[in-house]
Amino acid sequence: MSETVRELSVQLGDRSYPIMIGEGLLEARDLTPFVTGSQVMVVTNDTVAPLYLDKARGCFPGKQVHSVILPDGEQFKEWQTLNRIFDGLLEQQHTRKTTVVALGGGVVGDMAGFAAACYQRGVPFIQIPTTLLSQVDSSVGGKTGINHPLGKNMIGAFYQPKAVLIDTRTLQTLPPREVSAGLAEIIKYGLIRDTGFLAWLEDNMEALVALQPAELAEAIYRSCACKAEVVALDEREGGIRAILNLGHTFGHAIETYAGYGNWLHGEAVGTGMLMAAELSCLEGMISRADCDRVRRLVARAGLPEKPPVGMTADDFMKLMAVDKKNVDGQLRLVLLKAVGDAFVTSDADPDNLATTFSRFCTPAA
Ligand SMILES: NC(=O)c1ccc[n+]([C@@H]2O[C@H](COP(=O)([O-])OP(=O)(O)OC[C@H]3O[C@@H](n4cnc5c(N)ncnc54)[C@H](O)[C@@H]3O)[C@@H](O)[C@H]2O)c1
Ligand SMILES: O=C(O)C(=O)C[C@@H](O)[C@H](O)[C@H](O)COP(=O)(O)O
Ligand SMILES: [Zn+2]
Repeated sequence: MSETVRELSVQLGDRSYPIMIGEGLLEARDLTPFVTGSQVMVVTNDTVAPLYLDKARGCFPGKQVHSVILPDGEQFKEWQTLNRIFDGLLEQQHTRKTTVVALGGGVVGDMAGFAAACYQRGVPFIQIPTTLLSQVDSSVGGKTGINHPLGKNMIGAFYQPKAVLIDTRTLQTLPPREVSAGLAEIIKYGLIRDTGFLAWLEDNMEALVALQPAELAEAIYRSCACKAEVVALDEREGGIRAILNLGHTFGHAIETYAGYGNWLHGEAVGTGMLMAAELSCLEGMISRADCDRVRRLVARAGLPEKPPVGMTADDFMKLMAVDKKNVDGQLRLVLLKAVGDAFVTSDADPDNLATTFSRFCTPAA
């Protein structure tokens, strides 16, 4: 294991929890201090299990460790697959004292967390994220849930983990497309709240794409610090937490339109952030140069810059109408007052929104 283990905390009173970040942590950390009972249920998938399940078991010496291995993919973030977690817990006679462990990317994390929130009305859970996206975003903050054919993450619960263990070495097996997807959420933090981080990303993007360990560790730490701060301010998204949704109103529409799994969440968020930046520019808040700056960074991360061919303004409007941020049928969007300063508004000019769609949507041939 590397010498450096960096630790952050999500400050939520008696539900506060640590985020431990380091290379090789899966082989080095005893997580039993975060487990109250004698049983552990590791939830993972059929891609991650052969790579990391044995190592994860090693984090719980002296405990009885079972596992549920789910099929891999965003299309399985739904009821029937969720139910396999409950089947596993009941078949192995897990009790209220059991600890659920999410081992994998955001799909596994969101489902395992939701299962933990529901099983016997709530059992403790631990996040061991293994994708870049899950290490910088989904493992922190307690949003859990599943998709519905009509909308992303429509069924779920706020339910915080007891601890988050980030082993940055797991990223060395991640496919490049998944690395890019994670970079989208990392860029998001710079855009919403941290211009210093954004400038650092501009200096280090190629190192991140190439999975350079020191740069990765720094990006993960700074992203988690930003998310932990926002979540501590507003756990249940009554206000400021919604800025973490930059690019997601457009992005979730893209994911639903494309069919879950065809566009990665991070890819859709990358394009969604470009659309949000364009609209912010048309609204007179950021300059055209700022917009180009965002576009260049998203492109360097290897992310798509346009929605799927054939997706129309109408498609967007229908799908965005079910966004969770909407109030009384009014669309609410996260825009940029300035680079590094996001806010939520229901006042975007419909003409500017229409112009944004006309600049981004490509008609089917
Ligand atoms: N709860 C939140 O706050 C939050 C935040 C952001 C995203 N999300 C959700 O997270 C999901 C996306 O997460 P994701 O990007 O991690 O996708 P994912 O969970 O689908 O993982 C991506 C792929 O990488 C594989 N994988 C995981 N770890 C690996 C490793 N170390 N080596 C090789 N392959 C590995 C997975 O099996 C999968 O095929 C979406 O459902 C999104 O809605 C939730
Ligand atoms: O933690 C949050 O809050 C976020 O919005 C983080 C997002 O990156 C994430 O994709 C989240 O799942 C979106 O939440 P939703 O409430 O829009 O479904
Ligand atoms: Zn997201």
